[in-house]
Amino acid sequence: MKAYSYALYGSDLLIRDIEDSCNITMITLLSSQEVDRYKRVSPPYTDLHNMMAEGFNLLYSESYSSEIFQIYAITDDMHLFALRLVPVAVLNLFFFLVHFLAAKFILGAPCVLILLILKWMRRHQAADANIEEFLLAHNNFLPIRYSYSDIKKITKNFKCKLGEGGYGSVYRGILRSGNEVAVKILNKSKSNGQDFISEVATIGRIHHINVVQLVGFCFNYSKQALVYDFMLNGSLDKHISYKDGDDPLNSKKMYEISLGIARGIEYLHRGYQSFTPKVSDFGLARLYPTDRNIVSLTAARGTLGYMAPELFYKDIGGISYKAYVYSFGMLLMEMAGRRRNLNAHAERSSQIYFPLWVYDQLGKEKELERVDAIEEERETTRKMIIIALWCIQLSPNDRPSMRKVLDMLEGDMDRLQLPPKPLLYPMEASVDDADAEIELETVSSSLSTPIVSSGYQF
Ligand SMILES: Nc1ncnc2c1ncn2[C@@H]1O[C@H](COP(=O)(O)OP(=O)(O)OP(=O)(O)O)[C@@H](O)[C@H]1O
Repeated sequence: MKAYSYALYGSDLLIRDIEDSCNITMITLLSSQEVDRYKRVSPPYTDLHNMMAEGFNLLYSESYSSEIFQIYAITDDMHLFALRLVPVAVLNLFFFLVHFLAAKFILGAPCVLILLILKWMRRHQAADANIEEFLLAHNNFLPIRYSYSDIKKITKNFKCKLGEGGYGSVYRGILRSGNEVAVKILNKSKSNGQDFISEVATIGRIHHINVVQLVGFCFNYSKQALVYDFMLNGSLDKHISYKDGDDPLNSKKMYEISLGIARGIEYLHRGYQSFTPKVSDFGLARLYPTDRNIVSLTAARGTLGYMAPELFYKDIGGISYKAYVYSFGMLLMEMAGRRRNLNAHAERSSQIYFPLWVYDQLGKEKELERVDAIEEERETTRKMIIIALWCIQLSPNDRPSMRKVLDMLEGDMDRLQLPPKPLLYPMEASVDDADAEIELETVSSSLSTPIVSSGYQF
C-alpha cells in the first residue's frame, strides 16, 4: 500500500483537524516571520520545506544564556538533522562584562577613589563655609572654634599685620566663606582654658551694631586667638591724630562716631553689668586674673591714658563699669580735640595735657574757634568736650552712667553744665605697682562736690 506524507500548517491546530487514517509522525516549529507571510492560507509544500530548512529564531530568557540549544527539523526526504544554536551574543556579552569589570576595577578604581575624595572635600568645604555663614547670620550661636592651623590658613601665615595692641598682634585674614576678619593673637595669658572659653562664649553672645562681632576663637593651650569681623575703616586713632595731607573727619562725623561708641558701651553695660571692668577691652580684661583690690599696671594691660585711675590708684573708688565711662570720656575728648590728650610735643606747655587746657578754654570762645571754624561744628565740639569732662571725673561716683552719657550726647547743649575742673593728680598718691610709670593723671578734687546738672542724674 502506498503511503503519503501530508503537512499541516497552523498555529492553532486541533486533533480533530487530522484525518482518522493518518498518524502524526513529526511536529516541528517554523519561523514566525516566514509563516506570517501566508496569514491563514497554507503555504505550498516546497515553501514549508524551505522554512524548515532555514530554521527559526529562538527567544529565550537570560537564565538559559550559557546553555547550548538543540533543535530538530525534518527535510523533504524525512531525514532528521540537528540544528545547533550557540548563544554567541550572550557569550560575547559575558566576556565584555568580565573585561569591562576588570578594567574598571584595575584602572578605574584609583580614578573613582580620587573623584570621591574630591567630591567629599568639596562638600566638606562647602559645608564649613555654609556653617560659617549660618553662624554669622544667626546671632544666637557661639563663635566658631578654629585650630591653630586654621588660623594660619586664614591669615595666610600671618602675612598682613594690621597692628599691635595691649593684648597682642592683629592680622588680616579671610575665611573660607570669603568674609574678611581681623585675627588677634593673644600674648600668653595666665588664664586657664575654662576661663578663656567661658569668656569667649560671653563675648560671642554680644551682638550689637556698634560692637565688633567676635566670629571665632582658637585655643590650644599655648596658642590663643580671637577672630573678629574686619572693620574696613581700621582704627579710629588714625582719624584722631591724622597726618598732614590726610582728610580729617569733620565734627559732625566725629560726633556720630562717638554716639555709636556710646551706644555700644551702653548696650554692654545694660546686659553685662556683672563684668569686672579693668581695662578698655571689654571681655578680655577678665582673662587676666586679679586677686587684689589694686590692679597692677602689668596685670591690667590696656592703653595707658584711657585707663580709669581706680584701676591702679588706691582709695579712689571701687572698680565698676564706670571705668569704661572714664575710658570713653578720654576717647571723646580726643575725638573732639582731634589730638591726643597727652602730647609732649604740644605747641604750648599748657597744652600738654589737653583736658586741663581745654577746660580753661571753654569760657574763651576765641580759643575754641581754632578747633572748628563753623558755628554748628563749634557747638558740637563744645558739647563733646563738656560730656568728656564729666566722664573723666576722678571719682567713679561723679561720672555719669553710659545711659546718661547717651542722653547728654543726644540732648540739648543748653541742659549741660560744666563739671568741676580736672586737676593733676598729686604724685604722692600711692601706686601699688613698683613698675608703674605714670607721668600725668587727671583728678577732680575728690573732696569738692561736683556740680551735677539738674537735668541729668548720675
Ligand atoms: N576688627 C578689626 N578690624 C580691622 N582692624 C582691626 C580690628 N581690630 C584691630 N584692628 C587693628 O589692629 C590694631 C590693634 O588692635 P587692638 O585691638 O589689639 O589694640 P588697640 O585697640 O589699638 O589697643 P588696646 O590693646 O589697648 O585695646 C588696631 O589699631 C587696628 O588697626
